[in-house]
Amino acid sequence: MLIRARGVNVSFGSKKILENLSLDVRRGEILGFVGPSGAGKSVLLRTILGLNPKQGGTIEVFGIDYHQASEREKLSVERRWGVLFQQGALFSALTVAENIEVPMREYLDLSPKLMRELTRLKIDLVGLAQDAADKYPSELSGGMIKRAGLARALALDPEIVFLDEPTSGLDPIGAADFDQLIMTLRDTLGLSVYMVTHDLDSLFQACDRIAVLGDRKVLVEGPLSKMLAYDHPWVKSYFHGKRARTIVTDDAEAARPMPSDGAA
Ligand SMILES: Nc1ncnc2c1ncn2[C@@H]1O[C@H](COP(=O)(O)OP(=O)(O)OP(=O)(O)O)[C@@H](O)[C@H]1O
Repeated sequence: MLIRARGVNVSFGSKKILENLSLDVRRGEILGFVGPSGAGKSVLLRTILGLNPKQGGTIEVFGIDYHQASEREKLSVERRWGVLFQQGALFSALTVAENIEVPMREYLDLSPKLMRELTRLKIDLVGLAQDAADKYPSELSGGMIKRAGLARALALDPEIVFLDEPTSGLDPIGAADFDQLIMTLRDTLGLSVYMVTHDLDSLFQACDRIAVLGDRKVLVEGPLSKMLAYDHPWVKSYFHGKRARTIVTDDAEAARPMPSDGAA
C-alpha cells in the first residue's frame, strides 16, 4: 500500500471538512478521486502532502507518517512523490528546462550537465519536443503546459504523482492524450497516480480505481463497476447522469463488432 489514511479529521475553526476519513492507494494504480465541488478534495490532497494540519487520524505514505516525521524523513518522502497542482503548475519566469530543474536543485546535488541530460529525458518522457526546453510557459499551449508540469513532477523519478485536475482546460482530444500518457507511465515505469478529477472520460478510461468523497469521508472506493452499482444520490447522479451515459454508450458502440466482422 502506498498511501494508507485512517480516521482522518480536518477542520477549519468549527467547520469540519473531513471526518473519520479512510483511504488506500495501491502501488501501480491510477486512483481517480472525485466528489462534489467544495467537498474537500483539495483539502485532503494538501493534508496528505503535509501542507494542511489534521486534527486526528493517521496518514502513512510509503509506510511513513509524514505529519509525525522528522525533517530528515520528510525530505526522503518528498523525494519519492511528485505533484502537479492545478494552478501555477510552472514558474512563469523560468523556461521549461529550468522549471524541471527546480526539484533537482532543491533535493539533489547534480552537475549542470547531468541536470540538463536528465531534463532532456523528462521532456521526452512526457512527449514534448526538445525545442520546448528553452521556451517560457507563456509560449506554450495548455496541453504543453500540463506536460511540462508533469515533467517537473517526474523530475526526481517519483513512485507516485499527485495530479490536481490535470485535464481541466484541455479540449477532449488533448485530455484523452494526457490520460493516455498517464497510463503509459503507469505501465512502463510502474508509476502510481493519485488524480483529483471531474473528468468522466478520465475516470472511465484511465482510472484503475475510483474513490468518492462525500459527507466528509470516502463514501466508496473501488473499480468503476462498484461506482455504477453504488446507491447514493450524488454517486448515482454522477455516474449515471446524462454525460456519463454518453460515454458508456460511445464505448459500447466502439466495442460492438462491425457487421463485416466474422464474415471472412
Ligand atoms: N485554508 C482554509 N481555511 C478555511 N477553509 C478552507 C481552507 N481550505 C479549504 N477550506 C474550505 O474547505 C472546503 C473544501 O474545499 P476544497 O477546496 O477542498 O474542495 P474541493 O472538493 O477541492 O472543491 P472543487 O472541486 O471545487 O475544487 C470548502 O468549504 C473550503 O472553503
